[in-house]
Amino acid sequence: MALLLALDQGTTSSRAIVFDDAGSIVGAAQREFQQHFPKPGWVEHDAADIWQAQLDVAVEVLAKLKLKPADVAAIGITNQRETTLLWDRKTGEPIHRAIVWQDRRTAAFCDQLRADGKEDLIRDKTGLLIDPYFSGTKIAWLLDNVPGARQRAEAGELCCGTIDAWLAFKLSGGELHVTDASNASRTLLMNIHEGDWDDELLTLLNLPREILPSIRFSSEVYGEASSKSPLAGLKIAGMVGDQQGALFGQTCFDAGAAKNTYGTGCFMLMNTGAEAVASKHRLLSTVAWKVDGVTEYALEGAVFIGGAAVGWLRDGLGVIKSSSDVEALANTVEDSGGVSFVPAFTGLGAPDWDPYARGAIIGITRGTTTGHIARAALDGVALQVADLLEGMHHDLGQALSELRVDGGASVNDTLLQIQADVLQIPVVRPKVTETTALGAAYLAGLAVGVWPNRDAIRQQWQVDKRFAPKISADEAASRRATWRRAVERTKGWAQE
Ligand SMILES: Nc1ncnc2c1ncn2[C@@H]1O[C@H](COP(=O)(O)OP(=O)(O)O)[C@@H](O)[C@H]1O
Ligand SMILES: O=P(O)(O)OC[C@H](O)CO
Repeated sequence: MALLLALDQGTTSSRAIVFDDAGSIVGAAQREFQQHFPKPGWVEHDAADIWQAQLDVAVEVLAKLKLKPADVAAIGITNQRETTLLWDRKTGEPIHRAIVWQDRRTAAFCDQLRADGKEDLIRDKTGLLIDPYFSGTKIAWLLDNVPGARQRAEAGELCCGTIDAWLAFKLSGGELHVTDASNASRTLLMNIHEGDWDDELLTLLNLPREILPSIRFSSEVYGEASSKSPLAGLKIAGMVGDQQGALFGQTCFDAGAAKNTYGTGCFMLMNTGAEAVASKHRLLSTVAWKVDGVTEYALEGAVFIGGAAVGWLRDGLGVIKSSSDVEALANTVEDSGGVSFVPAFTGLGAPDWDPYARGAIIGITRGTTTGHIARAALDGVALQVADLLEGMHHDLGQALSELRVDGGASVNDTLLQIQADVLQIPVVRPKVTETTALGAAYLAGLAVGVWPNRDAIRQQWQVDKRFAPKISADEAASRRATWRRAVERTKGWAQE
């Protein structure tokens, strides 16, 4: 029996999961790490913390299972996307904390790019919109704001990368400076049709090419863990952005197959095959993966706050002790009692794309309880996802028959029932909800011959539970209309 080690570096925690060749979880370890919010709308991670947490959980899971590195066929890395850092090529020291995907500090720079008429150029080449979400403007901010960074970058002393590149660099003891096509497609710097960094975009953002990693396939042997590492000798054979990883782990291999992941944010991706579909509804066109030299694409809707709304009920409002308590609290009431909760804590992603929107709880009356607010939080997550699916339906000219779901918050049956209700299609949860990690394990396993091809993987996907809509189409439409009224009220709030 072959084993694979997936390193899943998420926004709130680092996980290491060992899978067997049947795609089942053999063991897992997880560690949360600190979030830094230095100013309103800013979000940072300490890259050294991320690396340490990731290494610790990898060592922990192997120890728990009494495995040596030689017992594992390969490592697959999957990661929170867009989050970017710069580090010293020789010492491996980061020059600043990583700027997280949710961070809004480059909103004014994005406004300027838009005012300069760069939207079409960027959309045509990258499949993305102009938004602080993507890495490019974050890198420019680091080069312009960390003393000496630009000179060091131009002298070739610095490496830049998203978290996949950082983990590969650290794991290999500084040997590898690589990223994969799915991660590169989130930077605003890659031409997704040509598969390479784009000089016109680099000039536009004033970024030197030398700092960037080389763009590799999502499934290939890039190198191995350094001889000094506790994982010494383990092959690094898969790299993929976490949302694309989940699409792969859900075995959405054919055009038209889609999934939604409920983690910190919510990300709905639909495989569009060998063609990048240009969205007319403010969705993103992105690389799903590059395997055996072939690039496949996805249409994506990104919602910035999903499970994090529940995290805020726990850490910000203090009305629950752990995220899983939200379900019991939300079930103390029949419905949200007229309350809408728009969790635009870090602006709005698709389809509204407003970095200046901020969260709102609206419709509160004297009868409102914490139960109503918890319920409204779950509604808010599901209603954002409904906005994404509507855009996809319009772009593709056809409706999905069901939606596969996964991620940390997908254990919540109440959330998934609300989701099926507002979507008016069945929502299906697989047995393995750690599909992000599973996708990375699959990609690594394909590279080292654990499976001959995707068909050998396809039949491993199994249903855990199916949620069918329980409300009428009229009621769903009415809930969605109320939701849109609430969303409109949050827009532009933080704009000076
Ligand atoms: N039972 C639950 N109901 C709703 N949300 C939950 C539940 N359990 C966890 N969450 C939320 O899911 C998120 C964690 O999911 P995870 O997939 O680990 O996220 P990430 O990969 O972004 O770190 C957190 O924001 C947490 O608040
Ligand atoms: O950490 P997650 O799982 O919410 O994923 C974050 C996304 O990759 C951001 O684009």
